[in-house]
Amino acid sequence: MLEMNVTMRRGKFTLATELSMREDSTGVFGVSGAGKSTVLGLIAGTLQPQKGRIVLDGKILFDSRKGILVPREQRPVGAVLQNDRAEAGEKVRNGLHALYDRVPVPRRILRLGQLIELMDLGRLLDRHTDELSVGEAQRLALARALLKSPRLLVLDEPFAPLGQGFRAQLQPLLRRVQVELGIPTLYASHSLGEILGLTDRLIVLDNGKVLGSGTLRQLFRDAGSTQALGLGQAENVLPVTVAGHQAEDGCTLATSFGIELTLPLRPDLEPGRQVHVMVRSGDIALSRHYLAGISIQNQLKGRICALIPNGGNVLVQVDCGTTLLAAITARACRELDLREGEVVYCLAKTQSFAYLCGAAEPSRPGWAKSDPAGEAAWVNGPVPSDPARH
Ligand SMILES: Nc1ncnc2c1ncn2[C@@H]1O[C@H](COP(=O)(O)OP(=O)(O)OP(=O)(O)O)[C@@H](O)[C@H]1O
Repeated sequence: MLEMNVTMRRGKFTLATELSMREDSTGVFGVSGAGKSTVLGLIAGTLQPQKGRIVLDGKILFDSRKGILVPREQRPVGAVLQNDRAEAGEKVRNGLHALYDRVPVPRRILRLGQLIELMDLGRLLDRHTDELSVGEAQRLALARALLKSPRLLVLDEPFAPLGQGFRAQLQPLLRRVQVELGIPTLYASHSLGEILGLTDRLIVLDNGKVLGSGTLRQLFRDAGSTQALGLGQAENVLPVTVAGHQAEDGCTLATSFGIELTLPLRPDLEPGRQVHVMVRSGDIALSRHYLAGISIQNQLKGRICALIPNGGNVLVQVDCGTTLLAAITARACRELDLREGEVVYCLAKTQSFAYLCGAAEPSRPGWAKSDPAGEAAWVNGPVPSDPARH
C-alpha cells in the first residue's frame, strides 16, 4: 500500500530510503538518529525530500520528476509526530468539530461521538488545548489523527511522553484501532519490545538506510545475527510504577503492565513514580515451571510467540502481558524442547534490571522524549558487560 524511494539531506545526515509496506501494521525500528522521524515526516508531509517518489494506495504523494507534492492536509495520512501540537489555545471541542467537518461524509470511518468515547475525551471538550496534561494531549493528538479517516496512521514514539498508567491504556487502544478500524499503522520506536507489543512486522533503519524488513524471524534469518541488523544485544525496556521499598530486603517493588517486579533498591523513587527499567535479553533465563528454592526473584509467566535463531543462540519472544525477549543458547532451547505457543517462565535476577534516567513523565509544555535507548546516564551506573548468569 505504501511505496517510498526518496533521498533527503538534513545537515550532515543523508536519508536514502527505499521501503514498501503492505496492509499490515509495521514498526520502524532503529537507534536514535537512524532516520525514523525523518521517514515518518516525509510520509506525513511535514518534510520534503530532494528526490524520489512516495505513493500511498496508488495515489502519488510526492514525485520529484513530475513535480508533485501533496500538502500534509490533503494526504490520507493521520500522524502523531514528535513536535505536533493542536492549535494553541483552541477549545478541544471546536478543534475536533472543525476537523470532522472537513472529512467528506462517505469517507468517515467513525462518528465524532464514538471517537470521543474511544479516546475518553468527554471531560476535556470544554478545555483549551494548552490546559491539557501530556497524556491528555497525546490522546487528543491520536483522536485528531484518526478524525481524518486516514488510510495510514503514522505514529512517532507515541508512548515516549507518557507515564505507564496511560501507556497501559494506549497500547490496547492502538490495537483496537488496528483491529476494529482496520487502519494500518507505521509506528516508530527505538524500543523493540514496544514495537513487538503492537506488531511483529519491522523495518530496520540504520544511518538513513533500510537494513531489512519483514517479521523479526525473517529479519534474523536474512541477516544472520542481531549485530548485522544493528540491533546489538536485544534489550527489554519496561515502563514501571514504583509500588514500594523493602530496604532491609534490598529491593524495590514495582509493577509493569500488571506484572509485579522486584527491582534493585532505589529508596529515592517515591511510590507511584513512573520510570523505565531495562533488562537485557541475555539476562533472562527460561524455565518450563515455576521454580521454588531459587534466589531469582522475578519469575514471569508467559507464552512463546516466536523462536528466532540468532547465530548459535535463539531469541525467544515471550508474551507475559508485555513482550519480553530472552536470548538462550540453541542447546538450551533444544534441551527444553521449546515450541511456539507453549507456556514458559521468564527468570530475571533483581540485579539484572537497571533503571534508566530521564524516564519519569515530563510535564507540559514540550513533548520531551524519554530515552529508553540508554543514551541517558544510568542511575545505577552502567550495566555490567558480563553480569552473573543463572
Ligand atoms: N532539523 C534538522 N536539521 C539538520 N539535521 C537534522 C534535523 N533533524 C534531524 N536531523 C538529523 O537527521 C538525522 C536523523 O534524525 P531523525 O530525527 O530522523 O532520527 P530518529 O531515528 O527519529 O532519532 P530519534 O530516535 O532520536 O528520534 C539525525 O542524525 C539528525 O542529526
